Order: sequence, then C-alpha cells, then structure tokens
Amino acid sequence: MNPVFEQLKGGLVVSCQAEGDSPFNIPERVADFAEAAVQGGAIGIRSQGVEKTKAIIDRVALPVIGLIKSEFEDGYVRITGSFQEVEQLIAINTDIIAIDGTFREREGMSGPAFIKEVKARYDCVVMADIATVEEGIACAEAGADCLSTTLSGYTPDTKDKPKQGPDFAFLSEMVQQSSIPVFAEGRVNTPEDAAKMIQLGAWGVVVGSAITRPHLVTQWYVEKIGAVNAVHDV
Ligand SMILES: CC(=O)N[C@H](C=O)[C@@H](O)[C@H](O)[C@H](O)COP(=O)(O)O
Repeated sequence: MNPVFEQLKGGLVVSCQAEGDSPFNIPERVADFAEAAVQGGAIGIRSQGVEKTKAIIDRVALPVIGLIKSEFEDGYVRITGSFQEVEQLIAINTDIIAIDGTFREREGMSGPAFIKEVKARYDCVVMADIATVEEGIACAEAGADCLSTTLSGYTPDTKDKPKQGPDFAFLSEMVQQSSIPVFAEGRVNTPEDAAKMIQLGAWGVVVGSAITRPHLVTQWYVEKIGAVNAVHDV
C-alpha cells in the first residue's frame, strides 16, 4: 500500500471545489478553503481543476487528491477521464489522482480498463470514483490504489437512489468486499454522518458541500425555515 494512505487513515479530507458563479471560484479562494481546512484538523484535500489544484498544492502541506471534472455524453458528471487530464495532474505533482471508475466508456474503454492503462503508463496513485460495488471490485482488480463512493446517485444507473443523505449501505458493502482502502464521499453533510462512516469501516471521509459550498449550506437553512413559515401561513 502506498504510504500516503497511512497519512489519510481515519481522517477527514476536505473537498475544496468551487464552480460557476461562486465567489470562491478562483484558485486563491479555494486555496483559502484548504488553509482553513488545515486549521480545522483535516488530513487531506480534494480539488478540481489544474490551476486550483496547483494553488492548493503550493499553499498546504497535506496530501491532495486532484481531479478534472467534465461531462459524459449522457450528461452526467465525469471525473478525470482522459490521458491528457491525467498527465496535467501528474505535471503539477498531484499526490492522488481521482479517476472515474464507472463502466462508462472514455478513450474507447471502461473505467477499470482505463485505470489499468493509466497504472501501466504512469507512476501515480489512483483513487477510483465509483457508483456501484461491481465497479469498485473491477477497479481494484485493475490496479486502483483506493476507492471512493463519490458517484453513488450521480450516474444513469444510480440516479434514482435517495439523495437526502450519504449512501451508508453502499459504503458498508464496498468495505466488506474490498481489500484496498474505501473512502466515504458524497452528501456526508454532518459530523455525525462522518463518524458513522468511520464506524462502518471507511478509511477516511471526504466532505465537500457542507464545508466549502456556503451557498448550498445557506439554501439548506433557508429551505427549512421556509417550510416552517409555509405551515404557519396556512
Ligand atoms: C458528484 C460530484 O460531482 N462530486 C464531486 C466530486 O469531486 C464534488 O462536486 C463533490 O463536492 C464531492 O464529491 C464531495 O461530495 P459532497 O459535496 O456531497 O460532500
């Protein structure tokens, strides 16, 4: 096992991503988030995009999981899915590269086949972002260094899964079936849920929105308050 995983064991990875018209959508601001995450005790950072990932690597001393996001033809999110993107992340010394491990085709191959080729071509540590246990098993066999439950609920096959909270059942089953580290990621929106993931056997927990998307956290509050107001108005 790569030594970086000893550093990440049992800890919190903060995903510092910003997109669209978010006021944080510049490299300096996401690096600010990463610095705040260090102050709070995070043991790793996850980051999207070459410039932003580089800004974070330059700012903090923690291991950084980097990725480049785009879309598949099906309109759903694609995490790092081309050799060019992998090379861009290697060029800035990204510690761990998150790669889409779903069965959908890119570069003429499925996620596991792509990961196998990446591991053959480059000297890099790979996190396979998956949505199902079958994908996780195939990615581990292909040589992925770790798995993350990132994509449960965000692929055509899993889009109908409930999205109110994290997918505890998926994490738990993946941990039981896996001989490589499995990270819990996706809608882990409370400290209690993060602690439960560790109890279920997660190697580490990745949290994004609840820490680094203040507009979403604001919306959660506004909606709850709005629902109460609606009842009182009736
Ligand atoms: C599905 C997708 O695009 N996930 C992305 C992957 O990097 C990010 O947008 C998420 O913020 C990250 O996975 C952490 O999840 P959450 O923000 O729910 O804590």
